[in-house]
Amino acid sequence: MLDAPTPVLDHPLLPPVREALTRVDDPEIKKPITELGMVAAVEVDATGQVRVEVLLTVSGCPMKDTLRREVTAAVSAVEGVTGVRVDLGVMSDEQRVALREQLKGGQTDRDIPFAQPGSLTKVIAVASGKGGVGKSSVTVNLALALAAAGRKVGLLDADIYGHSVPAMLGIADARPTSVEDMILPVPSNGLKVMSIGMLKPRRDQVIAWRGPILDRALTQMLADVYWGDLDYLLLDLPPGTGDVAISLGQKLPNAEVLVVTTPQAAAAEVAERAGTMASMMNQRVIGVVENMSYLAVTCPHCGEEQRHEVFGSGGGQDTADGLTTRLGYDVPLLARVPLDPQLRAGGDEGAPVVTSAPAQPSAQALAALADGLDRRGRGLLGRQLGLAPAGR
Ligand SMILES: Nc1ncnc2c1ncn2[C@@H]1O[C@H](COP(=O)(O)OP(=O)(O)OP(=O)(O)O)[C@@H](O)[C@H]1O
Repeated sequence: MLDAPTPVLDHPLLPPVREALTRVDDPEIKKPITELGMVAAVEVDATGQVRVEVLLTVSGCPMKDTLRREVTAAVSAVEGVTGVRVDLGVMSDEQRVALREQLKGGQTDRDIPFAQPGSLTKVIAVASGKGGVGKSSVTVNLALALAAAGRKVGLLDADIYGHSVPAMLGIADARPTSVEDMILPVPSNGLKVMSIGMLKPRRDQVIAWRGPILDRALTQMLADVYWGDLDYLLLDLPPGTGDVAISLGQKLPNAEVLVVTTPQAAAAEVAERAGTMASMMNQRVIGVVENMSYLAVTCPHCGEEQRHEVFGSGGGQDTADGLTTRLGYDVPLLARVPLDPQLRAGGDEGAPVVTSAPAQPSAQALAALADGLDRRGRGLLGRQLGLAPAGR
């Protein structure tokens, strides 16, 4: 660690160092630290050693090591700088209130930014009729594939029964930082993540998410979380047609719904019900994803791929057809995702398959789904998605 330098006023390195700091984003808020009032001091001594004082939003901020590293890297890259020392401080209450006001920008407390008429964020709620069909796996991988394509993606885990999204991303014990009453989503793999499970003080705590508590939690996750500008907000809904689906339907009537099912006829029937419920809440059902469609096995003798339809066949198409008939508009089958032990392992290990094993057919099916949705989202509304359901 360098000794505190004796600052030279008007040192010629001050402007380029300040400029370099404008390129350091707060890892949680994703805006330059210079714009957030987080740079309290910049000093340069006669030998070119720099001291930067950075104010954290809260003491014990989980991102402080990242910030220190990024500030050091940015300042070190300035020509003429011989050393960097980063001192971390903490914002005062007044500074935190000012930051909160700045981020909220005139928005009143209970406003949900995604429900405002001018919102450019596409909200996609992922629903299923029953549990265990792979809804969370689809949501997480879809979010990552969209982020890999350069989109700004928020991921909200509203599954009160499972809340498995954080574990799938390897952040099961992460808790969001709060600036006053504003919650900063947890950054992970290029996503901004918030889970209903993160509102509990401890991971293993049991809460009966019902009635007013549930409604307050959902409002908190939509209105009190600083999501910033997002291209997509993906929501992992609990399975079925319960309180959360209704509550979110009221809060986000402009959300679009993606229904996940398996090839089983019984699953298709309940999936259709989940889609119908979304439609009753005025949400548009944009398509169906059939997960666990088949297991691809390479024949040891002839080398050919054989597809075993472990859970039967046709459920995805039946759900799509059923919803098309019921809702009176085209609800296409958008993807068939094969059974894949690597998809399962990726979820268990916090390394989802689209990023950890992108060549896997399951990862490719999910990436193609993301691509199709994204092309549609960029103004090709009404045109064919160009998604060739795998295996058809
Ligand atoms: N295509 C697949 N191939 C292999 N395993 C899969 C596949 N899809 C999901 N799984 C595994 O099935 C289990 C259930 O998946 P997941 O948690 O995504 O389902 P879910 O529908 O969100 O369930 P719930 O709503 O009950 O939380 C997980 O262990 C997951 O890794």
